[in-house]
Amino acid sequence: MLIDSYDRVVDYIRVSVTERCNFRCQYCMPEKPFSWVPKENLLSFEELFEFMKVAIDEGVKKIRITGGEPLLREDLDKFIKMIYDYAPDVDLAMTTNAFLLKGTAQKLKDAGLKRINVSIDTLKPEVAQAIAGKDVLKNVLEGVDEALKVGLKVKANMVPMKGMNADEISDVLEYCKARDITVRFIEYMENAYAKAGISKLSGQEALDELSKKYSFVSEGYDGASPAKYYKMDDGYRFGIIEPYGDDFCKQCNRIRLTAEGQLIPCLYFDEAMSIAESVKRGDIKGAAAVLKEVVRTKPEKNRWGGEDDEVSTRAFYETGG
Ligand SMILES: Nc1nc2c(ncn2[C@@H]2O[C@H](COP(=O)(O)OP(=O)(O)OP(=O)(O)O)[C@@H](O)[C@H]2O)c(=O)[nH]1
Ligand SMILES: C[S@@+](CC[C@H](N)C(=O)[O-])C[C@H]1O[C@@H](n2cnc3c(N)ncnc32)[C@H](O)[C@@H]1O
Ligand code: SF4
Ligand code: SF4
Repeated sequence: MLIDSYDRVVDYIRVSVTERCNFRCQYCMPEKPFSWVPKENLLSFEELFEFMKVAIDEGVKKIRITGGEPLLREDLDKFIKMIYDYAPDVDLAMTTNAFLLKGTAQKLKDAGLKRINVSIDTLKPEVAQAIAGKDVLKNVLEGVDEALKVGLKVKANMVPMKGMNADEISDVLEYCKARDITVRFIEYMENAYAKAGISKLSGQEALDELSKKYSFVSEGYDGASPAKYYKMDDGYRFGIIEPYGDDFCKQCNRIRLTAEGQLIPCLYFDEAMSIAESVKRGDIKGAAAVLKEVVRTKPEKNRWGGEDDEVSTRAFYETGG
C-alpha cells in the first residue's frame, strides 16, 4: 500500500497520455504551445503499462487517462485493454473533450474502460466555437450519446465563465439530469497559459444562481474527490469543484503522471520525478522506488488562495487537470 507522510493512502493515479489537443479552450490552451513534447520523448504504451503494473501491485485502485486530449493518442484502446486484463477491478476512467468519442466509445468500452468524464461547457454551437476555437458542439454531443449507448458511465465537467457560458449552468444541468449524467461545475483556475481576462463564476455564485431555480441540500465531499456534491429534491446530484480550495486535500489520494513520465505528487507543486529512465531500462524496482519517493514527498495541501494568492504555473494540458 502507498501511504504518504500525512497517513493518506494513495490509490489513484491520473495518467496523461498526450499534451496535444484538438481544442484550444480559452481556459486551458488558447494558443497552440510554442512546441510540443517531441513524440520520441513520450513513453510508449508498453512502457506506461509496465509502470501501471508497478502502481497496481503497490495498491493503486483507480486509473484515470487524461491529457491534452487522450483520444488523439493512437491505440488507446490497446493500452486500456492491457490494464484491464491485468487488473479488471481497477476503476478505469478517462477525462475527454468527447470530440472523437462517437467513433471510439464502443472500442474503449470493449477494451475495459468503465467510465468517462466529459467537458460540456455549453449547449450553444457558437459559444462552443468561441470557447474551443472551432465548431465542436455537434461532435461532443454525439460522442456523449454514443458513450451512454454503449454503457459507459458518464460525468460532465463545466467551467462557467462570466460573459461566455455562465448563463447556461441550469441548461447544462437539465441536459445532464435528463441523461442521468452527474455534472460538476468547476471554478476556473487562473493559470499562466489561459487567455487573459477570463472572469470566473465562483462555486458560490453558481450555487446562488442554481438556488433561484432549484432547492438542494449539501452532501459534502464524496470520498476523496475534490467535488462537493448537492442533492436536489428529486434525488439528482450535481457537484461543485473549487480547485483552489484545500479542505479536500486532507483526503487526497492521487498522484499524476505526464506523457513524458514525470510523476507529480500534487497538482500544485512544481516538483516531479521521472520514471522514464527506469521503465525504458525495464528496471521495475527502480520505477517502484521513484513511485514510493514521490508518495513520500507528497505535500499536505496546495497553497493557492493563501496569503500570496499564487497562480498555477503548470499547464492543465500537461498535468491532465
Ligand atoms: N485542486 C485539485 N483539483 C483537482 C484535483 N483532481 C481533480 N481536480 C479538479 O477537478 C477537475 C475534474 O477532474 P476529473 O478529471 O473529472 O477527475 P475526478 O474529479 O477525479 O473524477 P471522479 O473520479 O469522477 O471524481 C480537474 O480538472 C481539476 O480542476 C486535485 O487533486 N486537486
Ligand atoms: C486538461 S483537461 C484534459 C482532458 C480533456 N481534454 C478534457 O478537456 O476533458 C481536464 C480537465 O481540466 C479542466 N480544466 C482545464 N483548464 C482549466 C482551468 N483553467 N480551470 C479549471 N479547470 C480546467 C477541464 O475543464 C477538464 O475538465
Ligand atoms: S481543456 Fe481539454 S479539450 Fe480543452 S484545450 Fe485543455 S486539454 Fe484540450
Ligand atoms: S491540491 Fe494537491 S494535495 Fe490537494 S487534492 Fe490536489 S493533488 Fe491532492
